[in-house]
Amino acid sequence: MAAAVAVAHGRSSSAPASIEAESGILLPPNRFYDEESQRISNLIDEELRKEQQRQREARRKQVKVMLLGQAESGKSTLQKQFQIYYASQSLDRERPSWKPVVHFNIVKAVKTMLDEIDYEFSQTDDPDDYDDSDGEFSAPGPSSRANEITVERRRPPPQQQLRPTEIIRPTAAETESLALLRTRLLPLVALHDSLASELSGGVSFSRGLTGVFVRAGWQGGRLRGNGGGVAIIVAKALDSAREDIEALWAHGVVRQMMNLRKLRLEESAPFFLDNIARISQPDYLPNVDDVLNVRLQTLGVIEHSFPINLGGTMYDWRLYDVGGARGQRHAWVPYFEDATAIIFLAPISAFDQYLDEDPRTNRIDDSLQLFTAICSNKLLKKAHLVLMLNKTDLLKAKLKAGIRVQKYITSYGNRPNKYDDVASYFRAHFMQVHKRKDVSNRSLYLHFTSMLDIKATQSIIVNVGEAIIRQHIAQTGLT
Ligand SMILES: Nc1nc2c(ncn2[C@@H]2O[C@H](COP(=O)(O)OP(=O)(O)OP(=O)(O)O)[C@@H](O)[C@H]2O)c(=O)[nH]1
Ligand SMILES: [Mg+2]
Repeated sequence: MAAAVAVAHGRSSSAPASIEAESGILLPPNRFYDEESQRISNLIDEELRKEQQRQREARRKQVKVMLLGQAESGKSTLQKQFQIYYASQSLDRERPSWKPVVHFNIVKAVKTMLDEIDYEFSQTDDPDDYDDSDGEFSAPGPSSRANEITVERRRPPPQQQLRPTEIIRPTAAETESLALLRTRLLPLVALHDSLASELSGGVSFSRGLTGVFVRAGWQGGRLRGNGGGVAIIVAKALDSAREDIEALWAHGVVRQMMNLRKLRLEESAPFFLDNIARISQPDYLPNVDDVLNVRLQTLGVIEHSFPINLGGTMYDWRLYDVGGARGQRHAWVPYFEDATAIIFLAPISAFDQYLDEDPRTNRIDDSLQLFTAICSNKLLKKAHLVLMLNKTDLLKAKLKAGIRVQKYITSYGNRPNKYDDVASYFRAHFMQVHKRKDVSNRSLYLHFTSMLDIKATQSIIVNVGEAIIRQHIAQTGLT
């Protein structure tokens, strides 16, 4: 008891003049107490030293990897691929939470189809009716920056945009069947906003954020199972609407609009609509492909942790998945100084797309600007740099469908509109940015990826993971 009092009064080697016992009486200095207090003091110092050592070791075994890139570049999809490889059980446990999110993806697709059909047939065929003053192609003239890519920003004149044969003229029967489908699907579509709000946990929407977005830990929240009240109503509504959704998706007018690229659905919408019969079943549980295809915007920075074993040593692998929209990027900076590695994702299929948050900026152009900022950021100078040119499957599909790169990226010129040429062209531009702007002459590890392809992505993940850990070992001297 007395020793405890002595320790509490300081671990000094000089003997106290007197020691106050718990009872409040004063005891004379005692040699036994001095030695005992010194011994305990030494033990505590030793423990502190060991604890500090343990913390240092843990920090050295901690590998912090940031996933960066614009919105929809595939960061969260890559995070899910890491989870499939290193923590498949946790993804399995989360599957029920994804059900209302998959359902939301379908409700949104149905709403978009009906809205765009409305828009399409409320337009006249008169070219003068096109508004050139606003919208995604509106800023006239090309842009040219460090990345030296030139993008087409002007909306093509309507007569070039739509050849006469491309004007859709539905038959009376088609118009009638569409009107009927619309009436029958309205109750489902009416649930869109309340489901979005329920899934987003009541967070209000801000510029650049549309649809549903999530913060850290949402899978463990109240959406576990069938979700909240609205999610249950939506599941029932989907079950009843299955045939109408199938009919709408297969409708001649929708097919024509898809072929003519007049229907701007989210990229994963066709996958979910093709699978509506399975997904609308009452006992539906999302599978791994469903989870990978889901579109859910990330808000802020979400940390995911997996233990990774390399050569018998366990590493604490921390992935930071960030929101990529412009309004979200300021939140990345506090994580930079500690980052072991950056995996930068650039969707190279996006040459014909523009930012949701700034419809004047071509997505490839934005990716190149963002990559320039990352390469030249001094806070990141020690971070290992990996570049993933993603969505190669979609790039192939667009080129196969005859979409010309030159129409959107004027500097592409007359090069062949073939996958190998286009992929090399974009790779050269990203490598050029790295060569010119990198703060510390780092190596750049570059991969072409198609993030929905589990087999191909898993082998890349293993390579990238090992390369990052090995470089970390080299830097920290850890063995
Ligand atoms: N076809 C195809 N789709 C992909 C690929 N990578 C991602 N996607 C899809 O693209 C959509 C957007 O992917 P996310 O991973 O949510 O994008 P993100 O970068 O996390 O976006 P934010 O969270 O908004 O910053 C999802 O529907 C994915 O399924 C790919 O390589 N090919
Ligand atoms: Mg995300």
